Amino acid sequence: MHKQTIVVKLGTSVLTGGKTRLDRAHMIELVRQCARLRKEGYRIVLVSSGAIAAGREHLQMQGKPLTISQKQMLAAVGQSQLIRVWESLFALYDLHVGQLLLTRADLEDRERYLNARDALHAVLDYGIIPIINENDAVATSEIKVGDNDNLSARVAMLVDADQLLLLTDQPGLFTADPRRYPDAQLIREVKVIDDTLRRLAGGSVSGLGTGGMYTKLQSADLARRAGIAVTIAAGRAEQVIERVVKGEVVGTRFPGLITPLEHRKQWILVGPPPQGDLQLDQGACSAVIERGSSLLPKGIVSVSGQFSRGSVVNLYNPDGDLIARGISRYKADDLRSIQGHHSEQIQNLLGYAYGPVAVHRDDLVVTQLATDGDIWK
Ligand SMILES: Nc1ncnc2c1ncn2[C@@H]1O[C@H](COP(=O)(O)OP(=O)(O)O)[C@@H](O)[C@H]1O
Ligand SMILES: N[C@@H](CCC(=O)OP(=O)(O)O)C(=O)O
Repeated sequence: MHKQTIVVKLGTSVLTGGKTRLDRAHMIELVRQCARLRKEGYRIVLVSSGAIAAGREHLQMQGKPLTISQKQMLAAVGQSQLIRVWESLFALYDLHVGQLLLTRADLEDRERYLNARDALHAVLDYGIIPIINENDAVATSEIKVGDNDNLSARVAMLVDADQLLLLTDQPGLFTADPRRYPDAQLIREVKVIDDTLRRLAGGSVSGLGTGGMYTKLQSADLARRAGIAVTIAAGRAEQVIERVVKGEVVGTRFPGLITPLEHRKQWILVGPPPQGDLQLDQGACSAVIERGSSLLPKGIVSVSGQFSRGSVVNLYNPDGDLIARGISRYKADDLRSIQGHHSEQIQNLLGYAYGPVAVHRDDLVVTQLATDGDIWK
């Protein structure tokens, strides 16, 4: 029986120390920590950025890559350099690594998702350290997860991780970007991820990383709903991985929800992209958010997009804020015909009915309020 499964995401900022080349001296520090935990029986999964940085280093390219094709080329060159460095460092501890390069399409399609999950579990079962990155060389913007923060949350869900560590160049999440506001305070624990918090989290200004704290919050939001504890901390802090894993309070911690979303609902959040939007009236919003009800056609004000029955759709309140995501029991045109009507009229209006609800509670995830209550169920 293995101990906890830990996913460690290493940003470009950690792997380069803000320079234009991989910082091998620091990488070996990280490897040493992972190796010790591995020997103690923990399962370790690395999500490693740094392919583009490694490509720049290898080709001695001055200036930042600007075009997508330049980045693809650098990732193609750099990924093999990066994995070679990891491989040689882990080999010092008699550990093998296995490379998995993923794109959004691998995670959205149910069959490919299950394939990726099986591959990861097989690698872990052999005691090998999976090292994951986005397949930047082939992934254009439409098929990219886009940043390794979000990718790492999905990976953590795939492997049923206990903890996700987002290691970066700051000691954690601050009340404002500390690069610009030196007085900003470190936030020690986050229990609620709401719009106020999202506003504190800025993008990446270093030009090296992708997404900054904003994407780290998105990642934490997803992972904690799956019951995974998330920590944002400095990748250069002494023994950071081991200290976090052993329960020391380092950086910013987001406890996993006590009642995690079941796998089906996790899938609604990270699976297929939404195919349409439903605008709800205030009564329907309250019913969905506060009372945990299904969405009835009566509460739908408008329907946009063309989607079939069984598609994922976004639900918006009258202010235009996203409040939930769920699977529609009716196709778009049917919803347009029955919106604003009582459920008893569905049969008359359509000539058939698939039940009284537009989106059933079991197929619906409330996204607006991140609380520790049962609101997610
Ligand atoms: N509220 C905040 N707290 C901490 N860092 C922030 C905040 N808002 C924006 N940032 C920026 O996020 C950066 C880290 O993200 P990023 O550059 O993408 O690094 P990584 O390569 O580790 O993913 C920091 O260098 C910092 O400038
Ligand atoms: N996949 C890219 C990194 C993308 C990314 O999210 O970067 P970062 O914000 O540094 O974690 C690469 O390997 O260069």
